[in-house]
Amino acid sequence: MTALTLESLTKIFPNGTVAVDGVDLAVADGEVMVLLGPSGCGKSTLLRMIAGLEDPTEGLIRFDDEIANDWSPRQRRVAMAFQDFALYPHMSVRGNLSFPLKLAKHTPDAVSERVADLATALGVGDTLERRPGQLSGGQKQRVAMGRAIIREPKVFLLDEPLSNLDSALRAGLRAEISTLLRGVGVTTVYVTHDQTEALTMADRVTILRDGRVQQIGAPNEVYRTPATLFVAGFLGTPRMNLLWATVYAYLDDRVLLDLGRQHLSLPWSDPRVRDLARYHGEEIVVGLRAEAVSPAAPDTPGSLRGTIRYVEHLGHETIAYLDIGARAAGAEEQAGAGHQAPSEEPAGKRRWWRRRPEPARTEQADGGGDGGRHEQRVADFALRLAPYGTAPVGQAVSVLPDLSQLHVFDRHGMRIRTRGPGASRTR
Ligand SMILES: Nc1ncnc2c1ncn2[C@@H]1O[C@H](COP(=O)(O)OP(=O)(O)OP(=O)(O)O)[C@@H](O)[C@H]1O
Repeated sequence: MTALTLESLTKIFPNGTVAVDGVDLAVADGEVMVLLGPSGCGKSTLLRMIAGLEDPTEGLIRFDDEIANDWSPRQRRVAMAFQDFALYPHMSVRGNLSFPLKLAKHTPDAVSERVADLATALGVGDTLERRPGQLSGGQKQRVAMGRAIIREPKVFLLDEPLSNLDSALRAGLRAEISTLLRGVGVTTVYVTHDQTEALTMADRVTILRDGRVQQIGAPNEVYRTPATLFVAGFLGTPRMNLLWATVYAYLDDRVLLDLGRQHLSLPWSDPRVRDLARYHGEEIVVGLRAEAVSPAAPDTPGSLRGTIRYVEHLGHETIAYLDIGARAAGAEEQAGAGHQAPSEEPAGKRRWWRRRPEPARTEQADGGGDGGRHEQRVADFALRLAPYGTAPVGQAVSVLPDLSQLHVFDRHGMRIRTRGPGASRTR
């Protein structure tokens, strides 16, 4: 068992790309840590530095208490599995699984016992005599992971191991790998850009953006209390409704969050208003997930009115997107417009954010001529409806937000710490 610690780990490539930027991370013994983030955020580079395949520009890598920066990949005793299966095609499954143990000069009895145990755990016990060409994609990936893990590495590194599989196989394997990792108890760092994979498999998730850590936490913590606007928009489907609002504090009465045509109102008795009142006259971003809003009768107190712009039927539910006259926030955050946005990304991996059926409309906003905003994207406000509910485009609807589930971020995209409902525990 090994704990892994990264201290101020940085990688600057010779061409000047800052791929990893001062990452501090502690992975406990036996913990499954998932690195999650959009394409180009530095996940693979971080993993390769842990493996010893890439030298850090700065910072320390510790295995337990020992500094491992100068250790060779072999000395680190890490095992890696990638998205391509990389099995020996001329060897049977048994041969593939046995190979690392034979190299390590284990006795034949020990080899066959370990191979049989692991093959059963991986659900490939009945394929031991087959060649890789006679296996399904899922079976190949299980064998590839088995071959990586069979020598009981100190640290197990997985780089998008499921991304080449179709979605049904991925879902099945997710659960199996998760069980396997916990069964063997090896400290694991798992890279993915798939949030479902991250949230279902991780003990903790590290969310990266532009080489920097945005948040580290248990899956429910990062989902319920996103530390930044980026994390809020990155996690969850449909994406969290993120809207610009101007704060108006009316002493001893309420705080009003002005969305443009409508507003949200928090009474003075709400413990959050003291923290929000400090932003009087300023713009902040408010966030409401689709599960925090429900359809309401017209003119219900506290409700927002909107018209349906478009509808997505997803089978188990229908998502209606409303125009409530508010301005969308966070889109530029999600597009990765940071200090070092990558210029090129691999085809097919780039657009992890939701595609819109038509270009978002823009409208003139206040502040023209004085350095203020000129054009702002109109927010598509997501609302969950019953499966195949009738929701004609253009129909007027009212929605009631559950303000106990309101998220608030400052202009710089950092969560505003508030007391009371939704109280944050940020970095
Ligand atoms: N050898 C290299 N030389 C220069 N830049 C590199 C090199 N390898 C990676 N990069 C850049 O470093 C950044 C991080 O790349 P990395 O592969 O770690 O990202 P990632 O999060 O794993 O992306 P993906 O999910 O697409 O695999 C990117 O901007 C990438 O273009």
